[in-house]
Amino acid sequence: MNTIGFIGAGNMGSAILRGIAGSDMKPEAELFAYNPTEAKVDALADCGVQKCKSAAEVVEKSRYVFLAIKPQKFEEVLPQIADAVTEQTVLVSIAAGIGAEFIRKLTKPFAKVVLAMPNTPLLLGEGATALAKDDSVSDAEFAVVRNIFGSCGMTAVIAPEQMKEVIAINGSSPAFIYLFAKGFLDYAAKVGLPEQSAKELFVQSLIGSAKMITDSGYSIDELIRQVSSPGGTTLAGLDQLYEGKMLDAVQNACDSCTKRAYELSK
Ligand SMILES: NC(=O)C1=CN([C@@H]2O[C@H](COP(=O)(O)OP(=O)(O)OC[C@H]3O[C@@H](n4cnc5c(N)ncnc54)[C@H](O)[C@@H]3O)[C@@H](O)[C@H]2O)C=CC1
Ligand SMILES: O=C(O)[C@@H]1CCC=N1
Repeated sequence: MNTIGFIGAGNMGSAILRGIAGSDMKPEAELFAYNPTEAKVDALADCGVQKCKSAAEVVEKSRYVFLAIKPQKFEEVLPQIADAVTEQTVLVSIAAGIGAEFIRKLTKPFAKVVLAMPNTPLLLGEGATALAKDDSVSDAEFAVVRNIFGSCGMTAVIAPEQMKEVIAINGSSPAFIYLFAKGFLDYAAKVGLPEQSAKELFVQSLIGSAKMITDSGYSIDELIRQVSSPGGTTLAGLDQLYEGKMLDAVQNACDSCTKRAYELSK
């Protein structure tokens, strides 16, 4: 039985807990959580999450401890758990910008740390989580953490020094994609298309396009070419996107995302 605890049960902590609870990992896991707003943990009772009275209690009861709090809270919370961290504890940080050395500095010099960058689709078992293995954790411990995220989506292992750059790609990108989707649905509303049908048609286009990228074997440039009939509608639309510098806007969004991660970095 793996004991898995959460310090913070907000958007992401709850999403991972619900992901674990809905996966085949649940029978082998005992789940704990602490959040100062107790109602957030109470709302997870249906997932079998046991409520703790403090962050330190989560660490005392759990081998794998997820730090699912805002980066700005680490300086306040880590000293509160330091005494409870043992050679067995594996601290899993999902916070943007936070590094392993900083966590050790505020807990124990020997603390085992895994850095992870998940995303909210994990709630539906469709997550994408980047993980970095720190030398402090064994292969077996890292495999357990990877398995937890893997129970609710795909995972990829990257170098610890790339954990800030990856945020734009999977951590924040869902918001960018939702905004893109909003543009289409706003257009559908403007021209009077039925809301539900437009939503279903666009969302399936999003899913289908994603599958074409992963499964068709064609490059993205070739996939764009396949849709773009000479003198047709797509090229007319693409002209506008190029003129509006959509690719530059995306690069700028990713750059700003990374820059912010460095600002939050500790
Ligand atoms: N929301 C997202 O899509 C993603 C978020 N993250 C990371 O996850 C972390 C949490 O983000 P969200 O869940 O979005 O924020 P959130 O604000 O929804 O959740 C944070 C939770 O921590 C709780 N909290 C505050 N002080 C606490 C304390 N002393 N002890 C325990 N809990 C405390 C808050 O009440 C709140 O429920 C952040 O570090 C963020 O960088 C990472 C990937 C994606
Ligand atoms: O916005 C944030 O800072 C967090 C990290 C990635 C997604 N949400």
